[in-house]
Amino acid sequence: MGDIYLWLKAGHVISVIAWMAGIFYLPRLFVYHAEQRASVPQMVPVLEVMERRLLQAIMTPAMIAAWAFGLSIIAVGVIDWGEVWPWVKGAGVIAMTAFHLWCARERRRLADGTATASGRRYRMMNEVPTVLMIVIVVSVLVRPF
Ligand code: HEM
Repeated sequence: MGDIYLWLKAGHVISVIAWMAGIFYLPRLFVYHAEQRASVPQMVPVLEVMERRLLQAIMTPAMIAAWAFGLSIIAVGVIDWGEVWPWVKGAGVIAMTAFHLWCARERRRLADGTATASGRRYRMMNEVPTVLMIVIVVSVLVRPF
Protein backbone atom coordinates (compact mmCIF):
# COMPACT_ATOMS: atom_id res chain seq x y z
CA MET A 1 0.00 0.00 0.00
CA GLY A 2 2.88 2.37 0.81
CA ASP A 3 4.09 2.15 -2.79
CA ILE A 4 0.75 2.93 -4.44
CA TYR A 5 0.20 5.81 -2.00
CA LEU A 6 3.52 7.39 -3.06
CA TRP A 7 2.77 6.92 -6.80
CA LEU A 8 -0.65 8.50 -6.33
CA LYS A 9 0.93 11.44 -4.49
CA ALA A 10 3.51 11.88 -7.27
CA GLY A 11 0.71 11.89 -9.88
CA HIS A 12 -1.23 14.35 -7.71
CA VAL A 13 1.66 16.82 -7.36
CA ILE A 14 2.53 16.60 -11.10
CA SER A 15 -1.06 17.35 -12.16
CA VAL A 16 -1.43 20.10 -9.55
CA ILE A 17 1.72 21.80 -10.94
CA ALA A 18 0.28 21.75 -14.49
CA TRP A 19 -3.11 23.01 -13.26
CA MET A 20 -1.55 25.85 -11.22
CA ALA A 21 0.79 26.90 -14.06
CA GLY A 22 -2.28 27.53 -16.21
CA ILE A 23 -4.47 29.04 -13.53
CA PHE A 24 -1.77 31.63 -12.70
CA TYR A 25 -1.27 32.58 -16.36
CA LEU A 26 -4.78 32.58 -17.88
CA PRO A 27 -6.02 35.71 -16.00
CA ARG A 28 -2.84 37.50 -17.23
CA LEU A 29 -3.94 36.75 -20.78
CA PHE A 30 -7.39 38.14 -19.86
CA VAL A 31 -5.66 41.39 -18.70
CA TYR A 32 -3.93 41.78 -22.10
CA HIS A 33 -7.17 40.84 -23.87
CA ALA A 34 -9.24 43.45 -21.99
CA GLU A 35 -6.59 46.18 -22.26
CA GLN A 36 -5.40 45.66 -25.86
CA ARG A 37 -8.82 44.93 -27.42
CA ALA A 38 -9.26 48.53 -28.60
CA SER A 39 -5.65 49.61 -29.24
CA VAL A 40 -4.20 46.44 -30.82
CA PRO A 41 -7.20 44.55 -32.29
CA GLN A 42 -5.00 42.22 -34.35
CA MET A 43 -3.85 40.67 -31.02
CA VAL A 44 -7.37 39.51 -30.18
CA PRO A 45 -7.55 36.33 -32.34
CA VAL A 46 -4.08 35.29 -31.13
CA LEU A 47 -5.10 35.78 -27.49
CA GLU A 48 -8.32 33.84 -28.07
CA VAL A 49 -6.40 30.81 -29.39
CA MET A 50 -3.88 31.02 -26.51
CA GLU A 51 -6.67 31.24 -23.92
CA ARG A 52 -8.69 28.38 -25.42
CA ARG A 53 -5.70 26.03 -25.72
CA LEU A 54 -4.38 26.83 -22.26
CA LEU A 55 -7.78 26.12 -20.71
CA GLN A 56 -8.91 23.14 -22.77
CA ALA A 57 -5.60 21.37 -23.52
CA ILE A 58 -3.80 21.95 -20.21
CA MET A 59 -5.83 23.32 -17.31
CA THR A 60 -9.03 21.26 -17.52
CA PRO A 61 -7.29 17.86 -18.06
CA ALA A 62 -4.79 18.75 -15.29
CA MET A 63 -7.62 19.71 -12.91
CA ILE A 64 -9.44 16.42 -13.62
CA ALA A 65 -6.20 14.49 -13.02
CA ALA A 66 -5.52 16.40 -9.76
CA TRP A 67 -9.05 15.52 -8.53
CA ALA A 68 -8.72 11.87 -9.65
CA PHE A 69 -5.34 11.39 -7.93
CA GLY A 70 -6.46 13.32 -4.81
CA LEU A 71 -9.68 11.28 -4.45
CA SER A 72 -7.71 8.05 -5.04
CA ILE A 73 -5.37 8.99 -2.17
CA ILE A 74 -8.46 9.50 0.01
CA ALA A 75 -9.79 6.10 -1.12
CA VAL A 76 -6.55 4.45 0.01
CA GLY A 77 -7.77 5.58 3.44
CA VAL A 78 -4.97 7.52 5.07
CA ILE A 79 -6.75 10.77 5.97
CA ASP A 80 -7.83 11.43 9.58
CA TRP A 81 -11.09 13.32 9.10
CA GLY A 82 -11.14 14.12 12.83
CA GLU A 83 -8.44 16.74 12.16
CA VAL A 84 -9.21 20.22 10.84
CA TRP A 85 -6.62 20.49 8.03
CA PRO A 86 -8.36 18.13 5.54
CA TRP A 87 -11.49 20.31 5.74
CA VAL A 88 -9.51 23.53 5.24
CA LYS A 89 -7.69 21.97 2.29
CA GLY A 90 -11.01 20.70 0.89
CA ALA A 91 -12.56 24.17 1.12
CA GLY A 92 -9.50 25.66 -0.62
CA VAL A 93 -9.67 23.07 -3.39
CA ILE A 94 -13.40 23.65 -3.96
CA ALA A 95 -12.73 27.41 -4.14
CA MET A 96 -9.87 26.77 -6.62
CA THR A 97 -12.25 24.69 -8.76
CA ALA A 98 -14.84 27.50 -8.63
CA PHE A 99 -12.11 29.93 -9.78
CA HIS A 100 -11.32 27.57 -12.68
CA LEU A 101 -15.02 27.62 -13.69
CA TRP A 102 -15.02 31.44 -13.47
CA CYS A 103 -11.98 31.48 -15.81
CA ALA A 104 -13.83 29.20 -18.27
CA ARG A 105 -16.87 31.50 -18.21
CA GLU A 106 -14.75 34.64 -18.74
CA ARG A 107 -12.90 32.97 -21.62
CA ARG A 108 -16.23 32.29 -23.36
CA ARG A 109 -17.40 35.86 -22.71
CA LEU A 110 -14.16 37.35 -24.07
CA ALA A 111 -14.44 35.15 -27.16
CA ASP A 112 -18.05 36.10 -27.93
CA GLY A 113 -17.52 39.78 -27.06
CA THR A 114 -19.83 39.90 -24.02
CA ALA A 115 -17.13 40.26 -21.32
CA THR A 116 -17.54 43.46 -19.29
CA ALA A 117 -14.67 43.13 -16.76
CA SER A 118 -11.79 45.64 -16.97
CA GLY A 119 -8.08 44.79 -17.09
CA ARG A 120 -7.86 46.01 -13.48
CA ARG A 121 -10.53 43.53 -12.36
CA TYR A 122 -8.73 40.64 -14.08
CA ARG A 123 -5.50 41.79 -12.40
CA MET A 124 -7.18 41.63 -9.00
CA MET A 125 -8.76 38.23 -9.72
CA ASN A 126 -5.27 37.01 -10.63
CA GLU A 127 -4.37 37.18 -6.89
CA VAL A 128 -7.16 34.77 -5.86
CA PRO A 129 -5.46 31.49 -6.92
CA THR A 130 -2.20 32.61 -5.24
CA VAL A 131 -3.93 33.07 -1.88
CA LEU A 132 -5.82 29.77 -2.26
CA MET A 133 -2.63 27.90 -3.21
CA ILE A 134 -0.88 29.19 -0.05
CA VAL A 135 -3.85 28.13 2.14
CA ILE A 136 -3.97 24.66 0.49
CA VAL A 137 -0.23 23.92 0.65
CA VAL A 138 0.17 25.17 4.26
CA SER A 139 -2.90 23.22 5.41
CA VAL A 140 -1.68 19.93 3.87
CA LEU A 141 2.06 20.21 4.64
CA VAL A 142 2.36 22.31 7.85
CA ARG A 143 -1.05 21.22 9.23
CA PRO A 144 -1.20 24.11 11.74
CA PHE A 145 -4.77 23.17 12.70
C1 HEM B 1 -8.31 18.73 -6.84
C2 HEM B 1 -8.70 18.24 -5.67
C3 HEM B 1 -7.69 17.78 -4.65
C4 HEM B 1 -7.83 16.69 -3.85
C5 HEM B 1 -9.04 15.74 -3.81
C6 HEM B 1 -6.63 16.58 -3.05
C7 HEM B 1 -6.36 15.60 -2.11
C8 HEM B 1 -5.12 15.37 -1.53
C9 HEM B 1 -4.80 14.29 -0.63
C10 HEM B 1 -5.80 13.24 -0.14
C11 HEM B 1 -3.49 14.40 -0.28
C12 HEM B 1 -2.69 13.46 0.65
C13 HEM B 1 -2.56 14.06 2.00
C14 HEM B 1 -1.67 13.19 2.87
O1 HEM B 1 -1.95 12.00 2.94
O2 HEM B 1 -0.69 13.69 3.38
C15 HEM B 1 -2.97 15.55 -0.98
C16 HEM B 1 -1.66 15.98 -0.88
C17 HEM B 1 -1.21 17.18 -1.37
N1 HEM B 1 -1.92 18.07 -2.15
FE1 HEM B 1 -3.84 17.82 -2.80
N2 HEM B 1 -5.79 17.62 -3.38
C18 HEM B 1 -6.41 18.39 -4.34
C19 HEM B 1 -5.89 19.54 -4.92
C20 HEM B 1 -4.69 20.14 -4.57
C21 HEM B 1 -4.25 21.45 -4.99
C22 HEM B 1 -5.06 22.40 -5.86
C23 HEM B 1 -3.00 21.64 -4.46
C24 HEM B 1 -2.07 22.83 -4.56
C25 HEM B 1 -2.43 24.03 -4.94
C26 HEM B 1 -2.66 20.47 -3.73
C27 HEM B 1 -1.46 20.29 -3.07
C28 HEM B 1 -1.12 19.17 -2.38
C29 HEM B 1 0.16 18.97 -1.73
C30 HEM B 1 1.33 19.94 -1.73
C31 HEM B 1 0.11 17.72 -1.11
C32 HEM B 1 1.19 17.06 -0.25
C33 HEM B 1 2.06 16.14 -1.02
C34 HEM B 1 3.07 15.53 -0.06
O3 HEM B 1 2.69 15.02 1.00
O4 HEM B 1 4.26 15.59 -0.36
N3 HEM B 1 -3.71 19.57 -3.80
N4 HEM B 1 -3.97 16.13 -1.71
